[in-house]
Amino acid sequence: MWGTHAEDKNTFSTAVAELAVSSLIEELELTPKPGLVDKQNTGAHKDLTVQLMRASAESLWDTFKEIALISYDRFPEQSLREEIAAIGRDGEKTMFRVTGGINTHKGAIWSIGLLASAFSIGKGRFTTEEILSTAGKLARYPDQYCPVTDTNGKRVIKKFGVKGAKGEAQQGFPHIRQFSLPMLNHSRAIGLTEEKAKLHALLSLMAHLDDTCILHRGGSDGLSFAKEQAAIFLISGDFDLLNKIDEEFIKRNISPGGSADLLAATLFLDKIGKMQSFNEVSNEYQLI
Ligand SMILES: CC(C)(COP(=O)(O)OP(=O)(O)OC[C@H]1O[C@@H](n2cnc3c(N)ncnc32)[C@H](O[C@H]2O[C@H](COP(=O)(O)OP(=O)(O)OP(=O)(O)O)[C@@H](O)[C@H]2O)[C@@H]1O)[C@@H](O)C(=O)NCCC(=O)NCCS
Ligand SMILES: Nc1ncnc2[nH]cnc12
Repeated sequence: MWGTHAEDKNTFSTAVAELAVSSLIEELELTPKPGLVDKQNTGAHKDLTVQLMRASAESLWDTFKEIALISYDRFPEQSLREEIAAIGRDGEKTMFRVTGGINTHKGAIWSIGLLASAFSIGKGRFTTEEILSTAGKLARYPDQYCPVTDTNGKRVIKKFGVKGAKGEAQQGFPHIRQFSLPMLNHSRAIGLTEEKAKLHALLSLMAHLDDTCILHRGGSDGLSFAKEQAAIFLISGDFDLLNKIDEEFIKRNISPGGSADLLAATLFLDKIGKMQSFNEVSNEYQLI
C-alpha cells in the first residue's frame, strides 16, 4: 500500500535509521572482539564502556534519519554531498556530547552515513553493488566546508601513506566488497552460527585493512601484528583463539576501531539485502 511521496519518504527514512542504529548495536554486542568494546570487556579502551557505546549508537538515530530524508530520490551530486556532510558533522557533535568527547562512532557516521544516503537516493531499490558505488561517488565529491583540523586519521595517513576512512569510501568500500560481505555469506553457507559468521567477517577486515586507529596507537608494527593474528585465526578456524588475541591486543593497546565500523557497515548492507529478498518473495515492495 503506497502513501504520498512525503509519507513514503518519512517511513523509509525511519526504517533506515532503525537499520543503521541496530547495525551499530549488533557490532557492539558481538563477542569476543579482539581489542574492542564488547559484552565481555572494554578491549584496549580505558575510557569506554558498553553502556556508553550503546548510548552513542542510539544518539545517532536522528542523524541517519536526516541523511535518508535529505537524500531520498536525489542524485549523487556536490550539493547533496555538502548537505549530508553538514548532518554528519552535527552527528559527530552529538556523539561527542553523549560520550564526553570520546570518539566512539566517527568512522561509522561517515561510512554508514554515505551508504544510507546512497540507499535513499535509490529509494530502497538499489542493489548492494549500486549502494557501494553510489556511496563511493558521493565520497569523491570534495567537501569544501570540511574544517582544517588535525585528526589522528590525517596524521597517520600522512605518516604511513595509507588511504584511511576517506580513501576506503572513495573507492566504493573495497574491503566490504571483497572481504567482509563475502566472508559473512560464505560462513553462513558452511553452516556457522550468525555470531561466528560475523566474527569471521570482522577478522577478515582486520586481516586486510590499514586501520588508522591501530596505526595511531601501535604504528606499523601494531598493524602488522594485528593483520597477522587475524590471518592466523581465519586459517585455524579456532574461535578459542579470539580470547587470546584479545588479551594480546589489550597488552599492546591495539584497537581495530576502523574494522569495527566497517563491520557495522557490512551488517547494515546485509540487513538491507535480507529485507529486499523478503520483499521479492512476498512480491511487493515495502521497506518496513
Ligand atoms: C573522512 C572522515 C572519516 C574523517 O577522517 P579522518 O581520518 O581525518 O578522521 P579520524 O578522526 O581519524 O576518524 C576516522 C575514523 O574512521 C575509522 N577508520 C580508521 N581506519 C579506517 C579505514 N581504513 N577504513 C574505514 N574506517 C576507518 C576509525 O574509526 C574508529 O576508530 C575510532 C577511534 O579512533 P581515534 O579517534 O583515533 O581514537 P583512539 O584510538 O581512542 O585515540 P585517542 O585519540 O584516544 O588517542 C573508533 O571510535 C572508530 O569509530 C577512525 O577514527 C569523516 O569523519 C569526515 O570527513 N566527516 C565529515 C562529515 C561528512 O562528510 N560526512 C558525510 C557522510 S555522514
Ligand atoms: N566495539 C567497539 N569498540 C571500540 N571502538 C569501536 N568503534 C566502533 N566500534 C567499536
